[in-house]
Amino acid sequence: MATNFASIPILDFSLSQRAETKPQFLADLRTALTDVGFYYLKNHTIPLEDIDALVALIPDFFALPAAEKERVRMVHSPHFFGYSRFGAELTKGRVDQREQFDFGTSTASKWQPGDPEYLKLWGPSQWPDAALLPGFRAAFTSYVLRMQQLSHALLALVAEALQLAPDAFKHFFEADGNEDRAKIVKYPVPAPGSSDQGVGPHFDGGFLTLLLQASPHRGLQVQNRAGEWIDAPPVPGTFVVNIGKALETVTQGVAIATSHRVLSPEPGSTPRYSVPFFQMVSQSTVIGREVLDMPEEILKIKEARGQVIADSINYAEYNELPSGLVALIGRIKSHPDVAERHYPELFNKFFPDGLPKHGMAY
Ligand SMILES: O=C(O)CCC(=O)C(=O)O
Ligand SMILES: [Fe+2]
Repeated sequence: MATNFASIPILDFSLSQRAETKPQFLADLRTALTDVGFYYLKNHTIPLEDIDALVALIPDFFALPAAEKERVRMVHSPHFFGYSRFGAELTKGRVDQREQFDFGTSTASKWQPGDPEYLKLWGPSQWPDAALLPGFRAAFTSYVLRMQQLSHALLALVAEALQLAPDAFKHFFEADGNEDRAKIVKYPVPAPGSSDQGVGPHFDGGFLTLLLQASPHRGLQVQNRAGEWIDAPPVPGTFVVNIGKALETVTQGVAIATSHRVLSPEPGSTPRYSVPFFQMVSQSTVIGREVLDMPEEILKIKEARGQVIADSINYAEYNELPSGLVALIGRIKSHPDVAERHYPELFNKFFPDGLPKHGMAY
């Protein structure tokens, strides 16, 4: 096995659908999970013409009149769904140079008085007026539900690749259900001399992330164990799949979450677009208490691989806090303006000096 990856493997989903080719798929998946934490998935279940139709709608969303984007701003949503203006988001305290629209799989809220506050994360999305953006809501609602299905099919394959029962992860979604989240992101060309942090280095928090790179730009980079940034350029017809910290934790670090970042488009280029989908687990589950027994043979792969970059400070909370609270804390740190309005106590705890001064229009 390679001890340090220099490129991201491409896996062919159709091989997993035939008995004679499935073992090859599982072997390739095992290497991707244990050595890289990222892979491209080709020949997946989502028709490419549907993806093309969806991608065509993305610039139209960002071109909506300012008043309409304002109407669906995330600051109106205790679920952290909706539109975030350019420069409104932080990664580890630094401003990300991106504009985005967050949405999810649920159509109703769940929180009732007396429930833990983190259940407020679960709720409906805010959608732009259908008269201004015909087909947008239908296309992205259908997309997120299809991605949910695909993510569960992929998770069953992860279990098999790690020699666990195909339903080994099922209970992580059963305690109180789950709401998966997605977003549409625009990375504009930065003004001369300004930061090129599209999104800063980070780990994803949940189980699997399925990313659609929705324009031909490079910019996504993945960090290998030597600390080098490896390009993950768009490959037509694929999703990029990566492991989140929750899945890393429950597999005893066998499947690795890998740090990644996005660099802004080059000067003179055009905006980059992407659509990440985040598979979340039941909000009441304390991930650190649900670590799975892993087969000896699989643990040996982890030993042979050696040390991974373990900058997991943000996710140490997994050991004692419900996953919904970990997710809420992450959202609060990334979107302080939303937190100030909807979660004043937690806002004061994380931002005792008030809103960070980084030029965020509020
Ligand atoms: O836009 C991308 O390509 C990746 C975004 C990402 O890593 C994230 O939002 O977690
Ligand atoms: Fe990410």
